[in-house]
Amino acid sequence: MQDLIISNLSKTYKNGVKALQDITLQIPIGMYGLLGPNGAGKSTLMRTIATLQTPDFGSIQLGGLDVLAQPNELRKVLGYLPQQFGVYPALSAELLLDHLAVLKGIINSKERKEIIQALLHKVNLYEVRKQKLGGFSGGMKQRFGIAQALLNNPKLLIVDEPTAGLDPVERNRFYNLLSEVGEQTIVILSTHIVDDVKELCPRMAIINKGKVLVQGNPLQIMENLQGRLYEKMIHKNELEHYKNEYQVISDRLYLGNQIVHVLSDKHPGSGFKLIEANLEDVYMSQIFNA
Ligand SMILES: Nc1ncnc2c1ncn2[C@@H]1O[C@H](COP(=O)(O)OP(=O)(O)OP(=O)(O)O)[C@@H](O)[C@H]1O
Repeated sequence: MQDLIISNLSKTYKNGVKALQDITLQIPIGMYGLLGPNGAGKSTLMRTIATLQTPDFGSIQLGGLDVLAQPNELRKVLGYLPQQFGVYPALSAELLLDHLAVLKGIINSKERKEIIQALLHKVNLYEVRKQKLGGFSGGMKQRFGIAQALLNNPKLLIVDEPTAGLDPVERNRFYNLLSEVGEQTIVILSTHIVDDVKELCPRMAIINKGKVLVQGNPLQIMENLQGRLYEKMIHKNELEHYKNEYQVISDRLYLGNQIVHVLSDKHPGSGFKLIEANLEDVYMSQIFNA
């Protein structure tokens, strides 16, 4: 299967917000992390790829498919889990999957049953398949969301901030499931949780204000900051001064003091120690410089 190729995608909403500004990305099979702060344009990009809205300019290709010109063809090979995914609370998981499968065109009942049983096992909901969705936990609902997105065995799976509100155990379980899907499928995962991308995605992009700030392999991207990142513990009253004097890319409270990370080509002075950059630093430095 070929990559998803997004070229020069732009979108300005009627209120003048430039949600996408000349976005160009190449996304291969596997997990692809789309990182960005609130309002960066992640959902707009995902909805555009999912053919739920149209851009002003640009193109999207999936293999030989011109996605914008052939939205119905794309939908046949697309799985989508939107940020807000509602379920019918009175229906059981099995029954709702059955309805959704019919809507997706799986009309042969034997085939439908087989697909649904296999998916319920895959997302670990087989034991609770007869229970009403209204009683499901957040994590169970999200796993149900993935099951419905996989009904048509998609080539492209889009999941928009899927782990909001999940506890660490459920988040882990959910990501294991996504990684498994990512072995054969293009999986685009949007999130603002930097660690999720670092651990799961061999490729990623950081976007902000509708623009791609950086893209590539997380380890290689982190490499670019090595030898230029320094840390110092300061008194919290000193923060303003350090922000004026140095390129402070992040600051956090630590036991009543403040720890700052500073980007500098040469040693910034006493008390600073050189540290290894992590993806959070990359993210903060990109957002800082944007
Ligand atoms: N239908 C719309 N009409 C006007 N402006 C919009 C619309 N949808 C989104 N926007 C604006 O476009 C920008 C990008 O929004 P988008 O929802 O794509 O960002 P996001 O990265 O998904 O954010 P979040 O992480 O908060 O979900 C924001 O400034 C948002 O307010």
